[in-house]
Amino acid sequence: MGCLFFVNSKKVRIFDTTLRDGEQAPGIDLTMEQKVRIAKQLADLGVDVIEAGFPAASEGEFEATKKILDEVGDKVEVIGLSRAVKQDIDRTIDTGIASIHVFIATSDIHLKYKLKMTKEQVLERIYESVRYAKDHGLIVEYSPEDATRTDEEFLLKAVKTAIEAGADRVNIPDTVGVMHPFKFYDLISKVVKVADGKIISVHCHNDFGLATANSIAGVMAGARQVHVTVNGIGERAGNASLEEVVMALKKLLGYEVGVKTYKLYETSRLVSELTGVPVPYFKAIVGENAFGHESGIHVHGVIENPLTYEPISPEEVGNFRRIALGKHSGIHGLKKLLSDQGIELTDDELREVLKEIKALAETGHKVTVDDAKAIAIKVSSKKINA
Ligand SMILES: CC(=O)SCCNC(=O)CCNC(=O)[C@H](O)C(C)(C)COP(=O)(O)OP(=O)(O)OC[C@H]1O[C@@H](n2cnc3c(N)ncnc32)[C@H](O)[C@@H]1OP(=O)(O)O
Ligand SMILES: CC(C)C(=O)C(=O)O
Repeated sequence: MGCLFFVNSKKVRIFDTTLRDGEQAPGIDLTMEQKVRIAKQLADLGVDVIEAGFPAASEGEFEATKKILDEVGDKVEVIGLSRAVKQDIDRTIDTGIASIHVFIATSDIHLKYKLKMTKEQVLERIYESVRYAKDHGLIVEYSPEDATRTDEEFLLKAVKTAIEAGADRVNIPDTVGVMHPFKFYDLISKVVKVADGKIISVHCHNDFGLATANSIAGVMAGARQVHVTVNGIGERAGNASLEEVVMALKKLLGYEVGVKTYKLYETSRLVSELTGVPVPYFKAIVGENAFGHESGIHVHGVIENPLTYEPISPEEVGNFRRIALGKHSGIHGLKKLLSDQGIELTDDELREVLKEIKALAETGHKVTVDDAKAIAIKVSSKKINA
């Protein structure tokens, strides 16, 4: 089934940073083997770019980047993050990688308290670093860290400087997640205007729960690449979630993305298992309850036509429909569940079974299909013995 609404469909690149920004989250330290397993899954999923890590950070990061490059570099663009310092760029080049993601902050607060650099010095550093990487034959993506808290005029200067230096793409990070969709749309529109046709990317954090919405707004404003992580893992409240961004772009806005969406659920589970970070029950697209139904009116609708209460099919993302029994159940759902177990009851018997199920659920008991079967057999045999 195609897009739910028609909009101009254009290709949007999916830049996965699960193995870099995702792994930066406190408590997530993946082994090389684990990183390679996830990288293979991401390549199989069909993302356009895998940010493998930060090669200058440690020996392990360096080796893991190299290993990922060996394993999937022929299928997908593998990129490494680097500060705008020669030693980091050299270390990244030493991995044999073809793409580098160079970043340096542009906001007043980062210049004053972290970098202790002037705006002029930062502009110089942007030019030097991007130029140096380009002179070594790399594809270069530049990020003005903390872009969304940067003085707009200076941000546009930084973007233009990177492009003058030869940057192939410019990524606009909402580093501490302070954007809302309308404001981000306006900002990205201005950046696209000065980008001289280069791809503009967006990298959104979820501090106010707006990372996915802001990412979509960025694409609507002209960005054609989105940084995402599986399950939305990442610094603090995380990043824009790959599964949410991909499905929203495809199904709500009609953009083309190369991701095999039916592999989203399995990818989510793999990352959850290896990082040890559980997927929230109510998580959009890949949560256990994303296609779960109990209330009678919903179950009845879903039985007749799943589109009554499911905007997309679970199969489209590799997830599963779950019909549960409880205090909110209705007769249509109960009839279907029992019929699937080979038990056919009259409406009166079904009503009696349903009444007992609701009473059982009211005690706090999680009602199972086996409970329903036992009650149904009791009710039907009572009638037979009557
Ligand atoms: C928004 C983000 O996610 S940014 C990416 C964050 N990721 C990481 O930090 C990856 C893991 N980091 C590391 O392993 C280490 O921080 C390293 C190897 C990068 C640097 O380690 P250290 O030398 O111990 O420095 P430390 O991390 O304490 O401080 C960062 C230094 O880099 C400088 N710096 C930070 N960002 C940048 C940048 N983009 N370009 C240039 N210099 C930078 C800081 O000003 C500070 O410089 P100083 O040492 O001269 O004061
Ligand atoms: C390095 C950049 C892109 C980043 O992770 C951020 O600013 O959030």
